[in-house]
Amino acid sequence: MTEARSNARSEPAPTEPVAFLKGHGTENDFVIVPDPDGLLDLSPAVVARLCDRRAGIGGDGLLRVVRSAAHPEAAAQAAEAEWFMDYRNGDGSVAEMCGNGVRVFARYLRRAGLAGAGDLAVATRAGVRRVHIAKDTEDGAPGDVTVRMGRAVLPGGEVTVGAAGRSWPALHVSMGNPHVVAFVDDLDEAGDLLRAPAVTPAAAYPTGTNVEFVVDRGPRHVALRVHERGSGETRSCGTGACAVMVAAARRDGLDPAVTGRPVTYTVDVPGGRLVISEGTDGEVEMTGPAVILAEGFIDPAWLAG
Ligand SMILES: N[C@@H](CCC[C@H](N)C(=O)O)C(=O)O
Repeated sequence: MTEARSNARSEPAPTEPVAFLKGHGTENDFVIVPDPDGLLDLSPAVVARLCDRRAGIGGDGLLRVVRSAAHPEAAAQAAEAEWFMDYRNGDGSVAEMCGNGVRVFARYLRRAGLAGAGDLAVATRAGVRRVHIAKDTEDGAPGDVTVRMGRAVLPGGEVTVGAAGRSWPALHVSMGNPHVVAFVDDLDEAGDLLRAPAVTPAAAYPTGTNVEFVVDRGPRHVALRVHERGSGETRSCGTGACAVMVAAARRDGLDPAVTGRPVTYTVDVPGGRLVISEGTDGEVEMTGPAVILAEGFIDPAWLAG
């Protein structure tokens, strides 16, 4: 797993309540912590406590909202993107990118008045991601969010995934963070996914990997289950769904760079549906919902505890 880091500066523990929000994208859920000036010391242990579903707020991960200029890992992106998504997994570890998270992050920026009308840019550890928020629907539901997710990288090589006493050949796909995609006959074959599937060769994933199990649902329509590095099985993974879309397209003999035609797949996840396209330039675009459902304050004594 990516080495866990907290904010580089050591700040005194807050004495005032700390604002948070709760959101999700296709039921991949996040604690959102606005920290514009990067003053909070969100150590891995604190993040894990906040994401704890019994003793904390609960979430698959945490999105800290920091001004890019205020964060050493994002300062170089500040000219392009004012805000940095400091994403952490539920166990407190750092990851390069979170596809569902970036949609929720953009929804937060717009809702908080931190981003104006029109498309916006979000800095991430995997680079700047451009986001379009569709207008609310006629019945007042928030419009879907589309993210330009960058290009998938398929390094090749033989990979095997093992779970529940079975094993499958798999494909390594990087979406800025690592994914291993295995096509199976039935999603139940992966078992309870209470533990991370075994991936061989393990040495190819020194910081761990996310693993997706995939079945076909129809033409250009697949469904997945995912075991996320640092979070366990989740109801959705945006980068994972993009990795799956590209793996399915290659398996189906579709490569927009070769055919000259973009390709679109519907990707069902346990928590909903994502629509994902790959363009002739290799850019992967993901569209899906982003919901903010609650906000409140964290007791500073609990945070310090
Ligand atoms: N759920 C996210 C991915 C979060 C990071 C992942 N667990 C990792 O460690 O790479 C998504 O929606 O992409």
